[in-house]
Amino acid sequence: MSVALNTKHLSSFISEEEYAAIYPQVEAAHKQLEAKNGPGSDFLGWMTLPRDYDKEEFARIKAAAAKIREDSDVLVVAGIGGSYLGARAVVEAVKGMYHNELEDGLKIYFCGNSISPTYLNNIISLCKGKRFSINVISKSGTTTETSLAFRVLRELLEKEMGVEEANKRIYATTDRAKGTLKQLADAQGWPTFVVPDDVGGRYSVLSAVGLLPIAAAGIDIDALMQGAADAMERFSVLSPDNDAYKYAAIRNILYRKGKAVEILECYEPDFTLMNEWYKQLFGESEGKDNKGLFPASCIFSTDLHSMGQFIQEGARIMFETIVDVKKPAQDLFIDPLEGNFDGLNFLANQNMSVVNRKAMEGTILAHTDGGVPEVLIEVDDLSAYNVGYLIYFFWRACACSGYLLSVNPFNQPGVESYKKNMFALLGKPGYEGLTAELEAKLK
Ligand SMILES: O=P(O)(O)OC[C@H]1O[C@](O)(CO)[C@@H](O)[C@@H]1O
Repeated sequence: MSVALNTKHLSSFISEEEYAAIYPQVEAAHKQLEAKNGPGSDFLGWMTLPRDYDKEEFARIKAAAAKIREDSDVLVVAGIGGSYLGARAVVEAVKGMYHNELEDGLKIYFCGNSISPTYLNNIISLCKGKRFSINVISKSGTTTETSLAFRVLRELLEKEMGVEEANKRIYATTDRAKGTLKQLADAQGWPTFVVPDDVGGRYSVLSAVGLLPIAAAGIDIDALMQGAADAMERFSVLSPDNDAYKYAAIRNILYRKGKAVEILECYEPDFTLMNEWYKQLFGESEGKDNKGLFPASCIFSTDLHSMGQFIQEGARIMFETIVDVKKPAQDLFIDPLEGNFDGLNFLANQNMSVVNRKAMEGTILAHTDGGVPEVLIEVDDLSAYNVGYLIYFFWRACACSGYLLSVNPFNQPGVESYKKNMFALLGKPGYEGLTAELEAKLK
């Protein structure tokens, strides 16, 4: 099985009775999802997306990706949140975080994910003088971070290549019919791709939102979708053995016992952006109505040297979910050193992955002794197929977990508050009433 939940370290934290007690709630959550009658049921398009995706658009995505790889040195992807994280997460998990530095051919950079002028200036420097294309991604078509970065980069593209050529190098992924970006794209004749109406941003990585940058990176998107489709078949079935539902149940059992923080961990640095993707998925889905598990993340053993002390002995508020990648993309044999000057010959004559695994096993035992519940999600490797599989596993788990928490896992009303204040402070028309009040608070 390419993804499997391993609960063997949980026996002192969760009893069989507790699993049995929460199961009727899992059953109810499953029925709500399948009947599409729970909160947020307008946004359940992800449930069957790996099977029911638009095949004609999928072919257009592949053709656009091939064109970009052919006519560009750089693809700059502008987007934020769900319109950013999934694409970058898959690209880095499958190809490695240094793919731009290590491979010839197309470089992929992401922007529009902050309002930092330093960051955007660096992206401009990476594009200047190069044959570049832009994929602007925004479901709403109005997100400030994305729109601002896109405005600047489009101007650069038009200046460097002329308006006509620029229009052939801008790819817009947005709503099917509405929004500023869609209007602009139609007016300029840019190729457009669709964020389906019934798929929310954090569930959109397997739509054109993620697929175009992922395909442009040279990743096999058929394999990615097949992994997700196979996971869909497996995790859409109600059963105590459904690992996605069991993981959702574990999260809620632990949450109800005061474990309000989940730390997603991996011993592969290439998983860093997958951690970020998971944080948006679960954070936006569950953090509402004064409830929710706080999704945190670590890369180990790196963060054992920063967060390890807290996890071992600090406030007992967390549990750890370890994504255990069984086979690294590459291994390294450790040769013995004559004289053993660094004292490391006890590590020699084996692959470095063995050392990494022992670090993981030792840490799990230490943290369990420290009172931290440990959940394992085992994945064979970070191939496109298995990453697709893992994505669907987390989707299904998140939806179920949100219903177990009695929240609407498919909205994000809280995100508007910062936007409202920022617009008022910047003097955006329509927000005048709030400006003076906020400025007085800042004095
Ligand atoms: O695709 P859009 O509309 O630019 O939104 C980007 C992100 O912003 C949010 O709407 C939050 O502001 C996320 O839910 C979403 O993923």
